Amino acid sequence: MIGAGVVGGLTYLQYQATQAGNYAVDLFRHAKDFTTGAAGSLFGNAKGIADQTRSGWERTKENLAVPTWMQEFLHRDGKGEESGGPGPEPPRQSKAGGAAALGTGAAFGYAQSPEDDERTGEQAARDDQMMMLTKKMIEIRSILQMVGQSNALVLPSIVVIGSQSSGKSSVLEAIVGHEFLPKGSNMITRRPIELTLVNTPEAKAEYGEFPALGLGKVTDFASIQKTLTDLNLAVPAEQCVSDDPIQLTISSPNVPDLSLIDLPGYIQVAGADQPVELKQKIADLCDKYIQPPNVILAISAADVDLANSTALRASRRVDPRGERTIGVVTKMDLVDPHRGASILDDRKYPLRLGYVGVVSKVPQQSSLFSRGSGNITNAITKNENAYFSSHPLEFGPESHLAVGTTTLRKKLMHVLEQTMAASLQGTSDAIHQELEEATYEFKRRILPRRKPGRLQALLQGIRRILRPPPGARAPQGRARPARAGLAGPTLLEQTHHGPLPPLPEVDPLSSLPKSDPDSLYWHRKLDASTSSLTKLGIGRLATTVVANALQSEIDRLIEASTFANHPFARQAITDASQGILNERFYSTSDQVENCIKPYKFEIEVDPAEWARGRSSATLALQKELKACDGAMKTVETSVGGRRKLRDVMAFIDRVRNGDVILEGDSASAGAGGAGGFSASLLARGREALFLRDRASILAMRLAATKSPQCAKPENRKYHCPEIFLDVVADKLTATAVLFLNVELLSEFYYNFPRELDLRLGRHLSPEEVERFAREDKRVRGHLDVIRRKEMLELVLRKMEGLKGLEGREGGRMAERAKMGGEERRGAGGGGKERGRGGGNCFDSGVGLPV
Ligand SMILES: Nc1nc2c(ncn2[C@@H]2O[C@H](COP(=O)(O)OP(=O)(O)OP(=O)(O)O)[C@@H](O)[C@H]2O)c(=O)[nH]1
Repeated sequence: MIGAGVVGGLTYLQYQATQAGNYAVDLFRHAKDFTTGAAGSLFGNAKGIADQTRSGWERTKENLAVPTWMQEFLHRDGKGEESGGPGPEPPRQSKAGGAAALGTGAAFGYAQSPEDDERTGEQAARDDQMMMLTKKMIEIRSILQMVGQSNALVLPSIVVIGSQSSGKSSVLEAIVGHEFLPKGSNMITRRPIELTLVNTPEAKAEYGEFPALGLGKVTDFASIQKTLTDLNLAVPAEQCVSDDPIQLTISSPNVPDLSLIDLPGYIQVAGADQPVELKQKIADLCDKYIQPPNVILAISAADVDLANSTALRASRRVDPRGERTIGVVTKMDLVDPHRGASILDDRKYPLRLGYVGVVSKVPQQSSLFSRGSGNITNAITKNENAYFSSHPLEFGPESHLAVGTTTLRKKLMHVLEQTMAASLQGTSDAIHQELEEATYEFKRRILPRRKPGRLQALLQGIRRILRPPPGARAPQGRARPARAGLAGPTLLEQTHHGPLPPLPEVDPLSSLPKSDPDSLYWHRKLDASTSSLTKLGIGRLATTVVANALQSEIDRLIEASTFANHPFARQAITDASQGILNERFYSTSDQVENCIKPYKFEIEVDPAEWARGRSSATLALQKELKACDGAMKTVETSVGGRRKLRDVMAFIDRVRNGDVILEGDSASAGAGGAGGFSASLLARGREALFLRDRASILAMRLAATKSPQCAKPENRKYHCPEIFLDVVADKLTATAVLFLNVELLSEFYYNFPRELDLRLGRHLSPEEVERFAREDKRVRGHLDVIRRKEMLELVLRKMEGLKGLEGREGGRMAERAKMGGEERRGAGGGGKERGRGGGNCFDSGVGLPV
C-alpha cells in the first residue's frame, strides 16, 4: 500500500501542474457563464452604440466636416427658403445695408470712411448684389471642394502667373491689404496657394484660416506668412515644386470676395542648386491651373519688354484670343510715363479684358508698419495716386487707360463674377449629373439595407457569436473541478504524440509494496506534496490563469465579431476588460492566497469528502488505465500483430536485463536496428514497454484506492495518499474558485457593461461616433455617398437661387450697355475685339463697368 502512496507522491508534480489547469478549466467555465450573461449587456450596449451611431450620422451630416461658416450659410438658407423660396437675398438695407455698403467700399479699395465713398446709392446697391453672386459662388466652390474633386465641378478662380520678381506677390498683397506671402530669394513659392478672400462687411476683424491645418483664425498676418513659408519650404529642395495646393481663406471687411491662385514664378534657367527640369515643372504646374474656366492674371513688369513676358506667352497658348486674360503691368514707376502708357495701350498683344498698370510696391515707411496688423491698402493707393496723378497727360481723367490697384480690384471682382455667372449653367448641369449618380449609388448601397440596418445586422451577428454553443451551458450549481487532467491527457499526450520519457535503469517501484508505512522518509515525501499545493504564490498563479483565460475569451469574441474590423471599438473593449482585470488583480490574488493559507497547516477531511475523493481517484485511474490499453492496441496494430510486438518487447527486455549483449551501440540506439528488428520496430517496442509498465503501476494504484484499507479517512493520509491529495486539491480549488468568483468575476460581470457603456456607449462624442462608424469600410462608403448627395443637393438649391440673381444682374448690365457703355473705361482693347467669338460671357456685348 505504501508503494501506491509513494506513486501518488511521485505524481504530485503532475497534480500541481494540473491544478492550474483545473482552476483554468473551472474558471474558464465561469468566464463562459459570464460571457453568456455579458452577451446580453454587450449586445444591449452595442445596440446603444448603433442608435448613437445612427443619430450621430444625422448630426455629423450637419456638423462634421462642415465649417462654421457653411453651417451659418445652411442655416441662413433654410430661413430664406421658409420665407420665400430659394431666391436671392435682397440687398441689405438700413444699418446692415450701410455696413455692407461701407464694407463693399472698403473691399473695392475705396477710401475707408463713409464720407470718402464716392459711389452713388444705385451703384453701391449694384456692387453689393454683384458681390453677393461671387460670394455665394465662392461658398458653393468651397462646398464642392468638400464633395470631391471633379473637373466638371470646379468653379472659376483667378490664377496669378508671372516671371519671378515680376511683382505677383506685391499685387496680391495690395489687394488683400497685408504682407502675408512668403518672401525670399531661394524660390520660396513652391506650391500653389489657393487664396479665398471673403468679404465680411459687418465684422471688424481680419484673419486667415488654413482649413486643412485646423489652426483656427490667425489674426497675425506675420504668422500667416510664416506658416505659408514653412508649408512651401516643406517641399524638398530637389523636388522644388509640388502641385499639392495650400488652401488659405482670408476674411476681412476690406477684401472683395475673390478666389485667387498664386503660383510659383516662371524662371528662365534653373539655378546651380536646382533640378534641371525645374523650368518645365513650373511651366507644367502653371499650365494645369490656367485652363478654362479660370481667369488668367498675367503679370508683367513694365521694365521688361512685353514681347518677353513669359506670362503673356503662356496665356496665349491656352487663351489664344485673349478672352479670359487680364494683363497687369507692374512697376509702372520704373519706366518713363510715356513708355508706361504705350505698354498699357498695347495693340500687339490685345486682351479683351485689357491691361491695368499698377505701382503696388509698399512705400518704405509703411512696410514696417504693415508687418504688424496695419492695413497697407491706403498707403499703396496713396503712393500710386501720387504717381499717376503726377502724369496727368498719360494717366489723367482724359486717358482711356486703366491704372491703379483699386481699378484692378474692381476689374477682378467684375470679371470673376461674370465668369462665375457664365459657368453657372454648365456647373449646375454637371452637378445634376453628379447628383443623379450619387442618388443611384445611394439607392444601390443603402436603401436595400434599411431592413435590417447595417449595424443592426452586424450586432445580430455578434449576438449569435456571443451565444454559447449548444451543450456549453453552465452546469447547475457549483461544478466540481475537472480532474480529468490528473490522468488522461498528460499520459496520452506522451504515449501518442510526445517523446517517450527515459525509462529508469532499475525500477524502484518494485520494492515499494514492501516498504514500511510508518517510514519518516515517505511521510516527508507526502507532506511535501501536500504543501506544494498550498505554496506561496498559488493565489497569484490562479488569478493570472483566470484573468488570462477571461481576456483571451474576450479577444476571441471580438475576433469572431464584426468589431474585429473596428480598431477603435476593439481597443475600447480590450481596454475595458483589461482595466477591470488589472484593477482587481492584486486584491484577488491576496484573497485567494489568504483563503488557502489554513490548508497549509491542517486539513480536515470528513467521510463524505473522502468517499468523493476515493471514487474520483478511482475513476481517474481507471480512465488512464483504459487509455493505456487503447494505446497498447494501437501499437500492436501498427507493428502488425500481438505476436510480433511480444517478440520485440521480449528482445528489448533481454537487452535491458543484460541477457543479450549487442555489438557496438546498444539496441535502443541502433539506427539500423538490432536482433533482426528494424529501428522503427524497436521504437514501437520501447513504447509498448512503457505502456505495459505504466499499466501495471496504474493497476497497483487502483488496487490501493479500492482496498478496504482506503475506504475511510481515519489515519489514511499516509496509506492512501492518492485519495488524500485528490480531496485536498478539490477543497483548495473550491475555496479558490469561491474567492475568484467574488473578487474578480462578479466585479467583472458588474463593471464590464458599464465600462463598455463609458467607452463605446452614450458617452461618445459625435466625432468619436463618426470615427467609429467610418472604421468600417462599407459604412464609410455609405456615409460618403450620403454626404456627397446632400452636399450636391445643397449646392443645386443654392445655384437655383443664384440663377435668379444672375438674371437680374445680367438685365441691368444689358440696360447699361444700351445706354452708352461709357463705363467701359479700363476694358482696354475689349471693345475692338468684341465682334469675335461667341458663347463666352465677355462676348455678350456687355462692357465691364470698370
Ligand atoms: N518700384 C517698384 N517695385 C516693385 C513694384 N512691385 C513690386 N516691386 C518690387 O519687386 C520685387 C519683386 O516683387 P514681388 O512682389 O516679390 O515679385 P514676385 O513676382 O512675387 O516674386 P517671386 O515670388 O520671387 O516670383 C520686390 O522687391 C518688390 O518690392 C512696383 O510696382 N514698383
